[in-house]
Amino acid sequence: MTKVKICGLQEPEHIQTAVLAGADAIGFVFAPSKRQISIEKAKELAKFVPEGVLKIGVFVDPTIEELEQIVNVVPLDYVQFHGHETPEYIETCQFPSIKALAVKTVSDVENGSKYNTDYLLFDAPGTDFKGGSGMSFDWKLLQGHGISENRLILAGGLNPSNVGDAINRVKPYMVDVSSGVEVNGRKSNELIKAFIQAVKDEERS
Ligand SMILES: O=C(O)c1ccccc1N[C@@H]1O[C@H](COP(=O)(O)O)[C@@H](O)[C@H]1O
Repeated sequence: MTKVKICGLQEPEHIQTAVLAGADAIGFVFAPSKRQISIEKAKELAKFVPEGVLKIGVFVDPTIEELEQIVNVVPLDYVQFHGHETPEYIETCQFPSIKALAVKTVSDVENGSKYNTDYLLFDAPGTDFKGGSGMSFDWKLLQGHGISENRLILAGGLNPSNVGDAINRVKPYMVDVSSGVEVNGRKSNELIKAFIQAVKDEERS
């Protein structure tokens, strides 16, 4: 089944809802964002994430020292990069990683081949911040560019109504959502459940 990451969680109840509904990964945002949390807060929230559910930290251009501290203290399973991190930087960081690429054109997708990373995440270009904008991009740009489906994470403007179609067209390894499971800027238990159910429904169809 397509894996699901629910990102930008800030409250224990939303983590519990996501875990009970079957989320495979929980995202904590350390990048500048309206969803940004401190290392102390992430450490507290991490206690609500059971073994077997991945904890993924979202960053924009962190120093290696910052990264090491956060990964070890929270602790995190993966680091997700949304900034200008170079292929060399990602090789140096030595943590399991996800490189996010903002897709405007085919060359943004092709750029992915430069990175020695565990997963490539394709997202819409951010607006105020480097991600989490709730905007989508043209999924057709992902077709025919040789990205292995088992390395591809799809993000950007996903929600319970469009995620089934997205899975059907792109066949990603994982889908990642933040804005699409929020109401008035706060995570919604109902939307988190609806999103995960929509992924399961698509698998059965
Ligand atoms: O969620 C954020 O606030 C965020 C901030 C900075 C960089 C990345 C961020 N989140 C990631 O953005 C995408 C798309 O989110 P959305 O569903 O369109 O809101 C996703 O990969 C989040 O992990």
